[in-house]
Amino acid sequence: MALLPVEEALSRLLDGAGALSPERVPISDASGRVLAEPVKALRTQPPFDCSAMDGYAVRAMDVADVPVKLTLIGTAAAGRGFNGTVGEREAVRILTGAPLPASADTIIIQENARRIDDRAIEVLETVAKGRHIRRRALDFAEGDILLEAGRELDAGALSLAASGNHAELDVVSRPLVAIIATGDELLPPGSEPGPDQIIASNSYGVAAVAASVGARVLYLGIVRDDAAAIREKLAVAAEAGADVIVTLGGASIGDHDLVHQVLTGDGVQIDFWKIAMRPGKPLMFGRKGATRFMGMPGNPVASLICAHIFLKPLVARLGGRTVEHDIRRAVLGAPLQANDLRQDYVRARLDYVQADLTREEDTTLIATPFEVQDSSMLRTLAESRCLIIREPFASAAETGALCTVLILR
Ligand SMILES: Nc1nc2c(c(=O)[nH]1)N[C@H]1C(S)=C(S)[C@@H](COP(=O)(O)OP(=O)(O)OC[C@H]3O[C@@H](n4cnc5c(N)ncnc54)[C@H](O)[C@@H]3O)O[C@H]1N2
Ligand code: MOO
Repeated sequence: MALLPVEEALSRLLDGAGALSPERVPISDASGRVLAEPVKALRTQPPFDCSAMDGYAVRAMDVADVPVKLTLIGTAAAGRGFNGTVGEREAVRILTGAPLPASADTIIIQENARRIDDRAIEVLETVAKGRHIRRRALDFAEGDILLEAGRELDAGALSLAASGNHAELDVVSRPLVAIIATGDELLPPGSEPGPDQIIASNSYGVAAVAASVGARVLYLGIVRDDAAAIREKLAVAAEAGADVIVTLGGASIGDHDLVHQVLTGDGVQIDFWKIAMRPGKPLMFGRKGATRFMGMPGNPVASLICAHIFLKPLVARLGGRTVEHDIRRAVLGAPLQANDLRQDYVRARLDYVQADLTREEDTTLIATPFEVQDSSMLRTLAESRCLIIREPFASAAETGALCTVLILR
């Protein structure tokens, strides 16, 4: 049976996936969120010419020849300006951020003046006119576009939005990803497994991949291999408003692999099932209304690689983000056999070798595949720093041959 190529599966899965509706949140809750609308400055910053240093506000013409004695006529502090005007041979004590008093045009930093007493200073060093003054609107002016829609609110963006006087921001809603593990053999971590039981591990890694691109995760635990029980959990996920419902296991063709049957019975339009990928062949994708369903294989490594390759870009799109995998060229640290019809994602170590220590651009990546690639082995996945991507029918490759890697960490 012909299997759907990975690229085509991905493009079908992402088809029509755009940013979810916006919501307004307090700026204190907006860290890491994605702007749904541009942010415009509601004010000008700085709103007035002000001092960039602690010192004295003067007229440049009065300090052209130094030393010179000036009369101290008052103080300007941040939040409390000086109302008078600076006249001939006069100075105002000024602190960083304070508005520049009328007629003053230059700041003498206090290190370059000597305080004679409360009423006078002696300026010791002359300075160019306009020195140490921050002009009105140096940072931005009211009405300026400060941030574009689609910008992730990182530290700089958040402080800028706050400075622009926004207490709330319109951000893209975070996609809700519901995760349902299926299998009679599964118990949650921390249980005492019976002789035929194992611990359900996949939900946590899949959730971590989704959360890394901004998803909210709804853990819906474990359901038995029972159509009614699976149907019930899917209904809980839909009721909660999940944008993406992920099932784990039961995706293959065994007698207990019920997910396809339940989804189609529930009116989910299956877009594809089974793709040319290893691990991850039984991946299933469907839609019902705006809800997307991913039936992931139960093998732990298969589910996590499906999450990286498919769930991550989908969640990113729904959350208004663009995510590019970190794909690089590397050389093989061990040989690989010829590939079959499935695109292979081979777990590998990654070493950075810099032949000439003075030339960082000469760094070579060496990707060494783990010898055993069974898709149940989480330990090698956790130890992997990259996945070597092998095209379908790639011929055997020797140590030292070029390869393509997807960086995991
Ligand atoms: N005759 C065939 N058999 C299988 C095929 C096939 O094409 N023909 N495909 C194989 C491939 S590839 C995979 S991957 C698996 C996936 O099958 P399922 O999605 O139906 O997964 P299960 O049978 O439910 O489980 C597989 C394996 O993974 C363990 N598992 C399941 N869920 C979890 C979980 N949440 N946490 C940890 N481990 C989990 C489960 O105990 C099984 O050992 O099918 C092959 N078979
Ligand atoms: O997806 Mo399965 O893990 O290829 O073995």
